[in-house]
Amino acid sequence: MAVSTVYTVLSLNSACSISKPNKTHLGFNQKQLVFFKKTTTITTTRRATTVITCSAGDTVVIGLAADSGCGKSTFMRRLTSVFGGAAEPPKGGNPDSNTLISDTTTVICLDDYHSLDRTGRKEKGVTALDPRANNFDLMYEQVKAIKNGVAVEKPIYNHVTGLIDPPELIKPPKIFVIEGLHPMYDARVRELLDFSIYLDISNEVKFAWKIQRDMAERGHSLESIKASIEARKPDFDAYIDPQKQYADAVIEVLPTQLIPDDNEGKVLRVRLIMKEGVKYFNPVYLFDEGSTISWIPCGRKLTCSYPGIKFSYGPETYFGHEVSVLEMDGQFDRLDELIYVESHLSNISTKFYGEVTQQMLKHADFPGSNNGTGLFQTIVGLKIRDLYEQIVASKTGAPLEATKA
Ligand SMILES: Nc1ncnc2c1ncn2[C@@H]1O[C@H](COP(=O)(O)OP(=O)(O)OP(=O)(O)O)[C@@H](O)[C@H]1O
Ligand SMILES: O=C(CO)[C@H](O)[C@H](O)COP(=O)(O)O
Repeated sequence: MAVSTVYTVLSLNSACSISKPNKTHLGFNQKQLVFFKKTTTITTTRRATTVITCSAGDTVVIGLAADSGCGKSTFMRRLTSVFGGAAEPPKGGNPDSNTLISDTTTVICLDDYHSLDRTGRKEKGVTALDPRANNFDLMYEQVKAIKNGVAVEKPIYNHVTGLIDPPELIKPPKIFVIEGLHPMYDARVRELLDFSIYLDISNEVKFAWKIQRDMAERGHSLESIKASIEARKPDFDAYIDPQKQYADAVIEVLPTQLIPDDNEGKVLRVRLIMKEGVKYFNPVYLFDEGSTISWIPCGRKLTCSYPGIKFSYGPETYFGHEVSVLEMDGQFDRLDELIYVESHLSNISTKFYGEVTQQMLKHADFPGSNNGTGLFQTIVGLKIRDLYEQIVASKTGAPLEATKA
């Protein structure tokens, strides 16, 4: 006897084919909800077994968490560049869309899941960082749908008006990046991520960057910048910062240790913290995997002016996890000489000698291109490409094109 289970269907996308009986007998409402695995067996009272085969579910999902103004957009530009092609807002859509689409990647901003608009937050006295101002149920349903190859109608939070605009259609890409305040906050969303990154910008540096952007470029006063950072801090500490414990890679940005008592925030010490044991992710290393290394590369092959450059590498523990940490303190004088540093790094997932240097030179005008922020963002971009290629190869059984390093 057939089991009487009611399944509902949100979207039978083109990647799914119905083996039997024919489509007309399915009797599901397109707007109802179920997400198919590769092969879903549906048993209904009306008919015998119906098998739906989907090639859906090949989207790789990447989470990028950071506070506002901490370099997410810059990182995304570096990442999409690794895959080639330009990332643009959806064509013919809302001009205030926060989404960026390229051939390979779709980057959505999780601000689009704000459940309270600017006025609503003001009335309720909550910040956008507060989970109560965000719709995690919808975020989970939609990220899950995309991962399973099903297009969604995602809301848009309009940063110009502060209102929630009518939704935009997001189709499943090869790589789906969810960037914003809370990609790893909700355990259900976290589970959907194939790889996660946290940009951990120390307060001193965040303040220096905010001043640079909001004071120099947006005309805000020093007092208002200080006040805005202070107002966000309790919720940042409560809801955003704790996500770093879940990240597979953390890029930590700190003031330099090369200049005693530096408070300018111009020279940076940047640490790339890479979790061990993450599937499809082999941490980068310097000279000798697992050893503890300190390296000052300034000399015949690398030009360094004051205060110089210092690299460190070694194993550490981070929130109870074993990690490898690669650190760069200082900044490059000549980007073309970066090839010297690149040639001493291993597991960087390049496809040809000098690819990191080439990427850095290509975007020399991006913030952080002369220091560890740009270098490590570029390397993480290459690692994501590698991870994506490994996941695809594991699904199709196709041999992987070899990476050089
Ligand atoms: N690596 C860096 N080095 C120096 N300054 C940086 C760096 N990354 C970002 N900034 C500064 O921070 C500003 C914000 O960067 P970006 O737009 O990438 O951040 P964001 O997290 O996407 O911001 P928002 O969420 O507010 O849109 C830049 O205009 C620049 O002033
Ligand atoms: O933390 C933020 C993430 O970008 C913003 O402050 C939040 O999205 C609210 O935006 P707005 O200030 O434009 O209303």
